[in-house]
Amino acid sequence: MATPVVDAKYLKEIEKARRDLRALISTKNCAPIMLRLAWLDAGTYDVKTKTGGPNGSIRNRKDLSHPANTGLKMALDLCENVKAKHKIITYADLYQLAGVVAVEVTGGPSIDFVPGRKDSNQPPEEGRHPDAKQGASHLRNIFYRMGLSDKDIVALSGGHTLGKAHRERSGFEGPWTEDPLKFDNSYYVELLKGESKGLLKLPTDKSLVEDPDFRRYVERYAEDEDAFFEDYAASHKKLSELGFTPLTAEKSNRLKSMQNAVGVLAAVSVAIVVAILLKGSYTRK
Ligand code: HEM
Repeated sequence: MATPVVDAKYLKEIEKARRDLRALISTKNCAPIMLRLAWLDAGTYDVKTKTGGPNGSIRNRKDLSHPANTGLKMALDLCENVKAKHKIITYADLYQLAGVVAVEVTGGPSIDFVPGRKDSNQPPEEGRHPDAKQGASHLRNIFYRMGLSDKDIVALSGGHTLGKAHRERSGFEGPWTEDPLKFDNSYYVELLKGESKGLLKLPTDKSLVEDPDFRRYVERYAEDEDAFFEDYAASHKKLSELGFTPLTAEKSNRLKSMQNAVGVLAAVSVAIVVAILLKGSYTRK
């Protein structure tokens, strides 16, 4: 599918969609599932083959039915309401914008958002999705494949400060923190406390305190929320831009002129063909 042309009109639509998403996410209390949607659309990237990544392909039925994505249909449907009002915005941009807004409206850091992602309908290869039943080496396999680091793994896992697991979706149950609609550093505080009644720790979460290289970040973020917010915002931006090179205004304008030129060329070709056909029909009379 075509790369969107990020001109003044597109940017204006992004700002309008951002406002709509803020209102939607606050009224429906759906920040957690919007963040999960943004993560799972982006988290299929493979840095070697430069495939997958934040490209909207999660809306493809095959990818959506992957066990790691169970429950996300609800988030896609909510985004569809926003898409209907801002048709020129790609799904890929919309899902990532929803993730950024989800963090912001729940009290988390502001994350820089650059639009221009291209949509794809191609589901990712099997084996790209995360499995919560595994440990540190699985986390590294998944995140290193995307070109991300240990610091990114621990900072991004802080996304579990929001929301909860649902038995019918993942087999796990419960929130990670006491206030699952507030984005803060309590996920790390709870990790260091160990088991707490009513709170969840997935095997992948537990591995963050068991692995010494991960643990030093957990300790830093539990102690210093500002440090967490700073690293989280940087890692989230990286995740949301995997495989995506933002177009400069100049390149975007050139692309727009090219697309316009192709449109004009197509119209001229049709006109020529029609003229030839008409001429043929007159000369035969
Ligand atoms: C390999 C790493 C990860 C694994 C294995 C994992 C696994 C899971 C699982 C099993 C659930 C529960 C789903 C349900 O039952 O509803 C969940 C929920 C969630 N995940 Fe993750 N996750 C990972 C990384 C991340 C990252 C990087 C983010 C965001 C940056 C994130 C954000 C969320 C959120 C916000 C929820 C709550 C959704 C809700 O309340 O509906 N996860 N995750």
